[in-house]
Amino acid sequence: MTVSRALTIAGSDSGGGAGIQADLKTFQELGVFGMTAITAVTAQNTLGVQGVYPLTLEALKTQIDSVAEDLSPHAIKTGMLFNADMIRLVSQQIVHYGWENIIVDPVMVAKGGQSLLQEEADEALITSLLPLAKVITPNIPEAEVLTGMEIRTLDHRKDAAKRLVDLGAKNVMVKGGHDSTNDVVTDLLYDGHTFHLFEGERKETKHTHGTGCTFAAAITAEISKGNNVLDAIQTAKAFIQSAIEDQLGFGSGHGPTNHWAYNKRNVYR
Ligand SMILES: Nc1ncnc2c1ncn2[C@@H]1O[C@H](COP(=O)(O)OP(=O)(O)O)[C@@H](O)[C@H]1O
Ligand SMILES: Cc1ncc(COP(=O)(O)OP(=O)(O)O)c(N)n1
Repeated sequence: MTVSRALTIAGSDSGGGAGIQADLKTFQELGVFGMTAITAVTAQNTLGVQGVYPLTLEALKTQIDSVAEDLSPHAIKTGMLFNADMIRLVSQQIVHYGWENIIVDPVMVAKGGQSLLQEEADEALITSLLPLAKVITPNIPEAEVLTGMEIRTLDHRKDAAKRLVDLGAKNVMVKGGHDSTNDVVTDLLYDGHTFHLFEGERKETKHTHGTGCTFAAAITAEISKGNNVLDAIQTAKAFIQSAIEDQLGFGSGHGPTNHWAYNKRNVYR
């Protein structure tokens, strides 16, 4: 039996709701062995980010080498990459190891508004990492930064997705959580030929810390099992929908999503 294995290259969220913590919880719930290469340690809670402490490039490279040389991940997710040097290093490592199942969650700003990516790093994301992505999962603000476009309608999202494919991404998922204009949340996937819509009922809640991380981690887990992109996203959509709907409901700010919900685990006393 092959144990599906996924590597997340991302930041640590002390609050447990986003970053590698969300990724590992999601991998585990989907039956995938999760491994990590940490880019930065952050002090966070549901109220925001209180501190960001990047690791050295050597520390990041050595973590990736350690996993690559013994544990052979089937899929790799990138999350918070902090600066251009880290983005270029991760891109070089992906090419060096010949990895193709790359899911890029272009983390730029935390839900509370704190920056998680240094400004000059956008260019490195576009030129170095985006062309290596099997799937990239920007939210609407991230897609605006990556394309330089204003995104207010679904047609704008389609144009942005096409632009990102032109820049080299194989599949582009422009998520719809930030479009609060109606009671259905629509995510748009463009595979270079066809647009696919993934809809879910909008849950009126503030407890959405780590939704993007969790969604991208679920896609990564499913692709690590050998599933195609469309099937992986179908499962990931169901995973994040249940994680938001069956909310845990703690923390004074943006609380974490419920990573147990998809498997309908009763975790309450
Ligand atoms: N209030 C909500 N109700 C239901 N689904 C949501 C809600 N907010 C976000 N989602 C879903 O969570 C995922 C993350 O979306 P989004 O919030 O746009 O990205 P990010 O978390 O990176 O800002 C998407 O699948 C989106 O449809
Ligand atoms: C370490 C770390 N990585 C990513 C995030 C982003 O999480 P969040 O602020 O909830 O935004 P989305 O995941 O919903 O895009 C973070 N806060 N910390």
